[in-house]
Amino acid sequence: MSETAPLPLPVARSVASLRQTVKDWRAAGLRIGFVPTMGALHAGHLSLVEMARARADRVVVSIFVNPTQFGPSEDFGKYPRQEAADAARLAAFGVDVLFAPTVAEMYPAGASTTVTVGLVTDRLEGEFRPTHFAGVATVVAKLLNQVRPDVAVFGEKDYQQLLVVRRLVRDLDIDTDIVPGPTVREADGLAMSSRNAYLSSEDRAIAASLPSVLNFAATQLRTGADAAPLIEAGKAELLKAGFGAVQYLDLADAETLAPLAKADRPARLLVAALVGRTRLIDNIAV
Ligand SMILES: Nc1ncnc2c1ncn2[C@@H]1O[C@H](COP(=O)(O)OP(=O)(O)OP(=O)(O)O)[C@@H](O)[C@H]1O
Ligand SMILES: CC(C)(CO)[C@@H](O)C(=O)[O-]
Ligand code: BAL
Repeated sequence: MSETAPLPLPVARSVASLRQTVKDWRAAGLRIGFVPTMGALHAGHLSLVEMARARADRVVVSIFVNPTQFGPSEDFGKYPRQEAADAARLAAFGVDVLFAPTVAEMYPAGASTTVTVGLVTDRLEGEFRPTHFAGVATVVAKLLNQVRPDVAVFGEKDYQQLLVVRRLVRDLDIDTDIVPGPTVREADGLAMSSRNAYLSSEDRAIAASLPSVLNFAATQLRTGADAAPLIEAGKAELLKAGFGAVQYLDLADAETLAPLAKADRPARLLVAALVGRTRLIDNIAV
């Protein structure tokens, strides 16, 4: 199918047409589920769609590569865009409407409001992508206002983002249940991600060490081991495997993301590392 062929499911390009559709559903007493994405869909996204479908009568998926969450030297320009293929997969998964606005529709001239979430954004992704979460929080606040879903599903692969969205919804009294979706992985454990498409076959082989290192360290941490030596060993292992840099490998409180010396409460082990020019993130419950 070419990019210009009609898409196999209803597509809303404007906030007004999306709102009309959703308004009709709401008037009919239907429950609405929502899965926001940046497209280049894989089985991880589709698992979120299935979760939304199980919790709602109608499902909206958005595809919007949000410029405001990319830093100036990041990959906004080359981020994969494949709307026709994505639409075919969403139609096959029973999605009721695709919301695919343009940048001008989402950020019309004069738009000047930014949503910033404190505390949980301070470290980890917030340190290495300092403008990222303001972009995410702003666009997620807009999307939730546009769709007004009863339930929205966000992946645990972007664990800090999930916590940011939960905080945003609580702090702004947004009437949507935020449901976490477990990370879907490739056969060798690598977390599915649209950015995996950037990996050469050599980098792809190196990337497989990321989940192995997380799993090994998490197993030790669950026995009460100190985090510091495991983190140093894990970083060394990733560099030995061929990663060019490890931005962080960190044990954090599962709710606040405050650093932990031991997993003496619900905790998360989170990592960001560069293989070639590709930045990968992953995390695991401890
Ligand atoms: N492997 C996965 N399993 C479950 N959910 C996922 C997975 N990968 C992404 N998601 C979730 O899908 C939603 C949309 O994410 P996004 O479109 O950025 O995909 P992505 O594959 O994470 O892309 P990127 O490579 O940009 O990080 C987010 O809630 C994200 O957490
Ligand atoms: C939540 C999101 C769609 C906001 O642009 C994005 O950060 C993503 O795909 O995870
Ligand atoms: N999946 C998170 C979106 C981003 O990296 O910008």
